Amino acid sequence: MPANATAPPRTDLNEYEDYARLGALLTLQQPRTDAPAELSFLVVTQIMELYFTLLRHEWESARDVLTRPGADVHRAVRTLRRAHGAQDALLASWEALRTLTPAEFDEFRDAFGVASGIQSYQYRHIEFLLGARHPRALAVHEQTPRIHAELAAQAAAPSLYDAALKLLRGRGFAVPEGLAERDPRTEYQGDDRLVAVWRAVYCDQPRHGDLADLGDALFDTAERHVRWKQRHLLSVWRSMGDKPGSAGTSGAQWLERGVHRKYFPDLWTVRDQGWA
Ligand code: HEM
Ligand SMILES: N[C@@H](CC(=O)c1ccccc1NC=O)C(=O)O
Repeated sequence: MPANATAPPRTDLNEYEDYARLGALLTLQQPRTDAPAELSFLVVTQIMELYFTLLRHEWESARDVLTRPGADVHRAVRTLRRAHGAQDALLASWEALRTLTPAEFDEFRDAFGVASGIQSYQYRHIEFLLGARHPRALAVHEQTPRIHAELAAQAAAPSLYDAALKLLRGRGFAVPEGLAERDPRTEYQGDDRLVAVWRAVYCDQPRHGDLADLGDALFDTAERHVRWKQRHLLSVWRSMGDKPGSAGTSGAQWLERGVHRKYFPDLWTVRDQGWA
């Protein structure tokens, strides 16, 4: 330090702690029991919620980029690819729960009562961005009007795929206006005309390479999400077998119905026949 410099003022906070807001963050890991495995369950839940925050941010940003006139498709694809890294890390987070036995889980399961991941509004928002719009998703939040209202607004906003439909129409593909301007509150079920559009994109990649990249990035996003759901189901089978869930569902059997879902259905259907 130069002789004439004054020493920095003494403070309780170092710069790293300040930037990462550790003062707030590290007060939040408070298990409700003394069960040794509860901290891992709580921390993994919090970590996953943080990744949900990140995915919401990236996917909303990709969607908004795609919706702008003269969309920078490359930028949206880069954003989706960055989010793939977050999805991979989110998936790997299940590893920290891989040894949780039913006996260990039972030691703290009563402590959270009817709390359940089904109430995760960030997860629901993510599903909305992926195009899932099941009315039951909102019904879970009827007792909590603040959450219900926020989710209802998100359920009325376009999904990533809605943005892609608009983009494809803007680029001159035969996307019917009724699809490009559809009401986002209803679930898009897939449409043969869009399957034909994606086939045209994939068949002429020298001309439509950016759109083919977008199709691949969206497919990879969907596939990673399905893998998260599959790992969740395996964790449920491992840690609680086929007992009913804390939210009152049948548990693993209820979750099993959702793990085969094909988000962005046209991108899966176009694979039935493939392309040259
Ligand atoms: C071993 C650990 C876990 C078990 C045994 C478990 C169990 C369950 C069960 C049985 C359900 C069905 C709903 C119910 O009746 O409660 C459920 C739903 C759900 N869980 Fe978990 N869970 C575990 C960990 C996690 C973690 C770490 C997360 C991440 C935040 C999570 C997020 C969710 C979500 C989002 C749902 C709703 C899924 C949907 O609506 O399709 N779960 N969980
Ligand atoms: N549905 C789980 C519990 C559960 O998922 C949960 C409960 C409280 C806090 C976090 C949870 N898990 C994932 O979010 C169960 O039936 O035990």
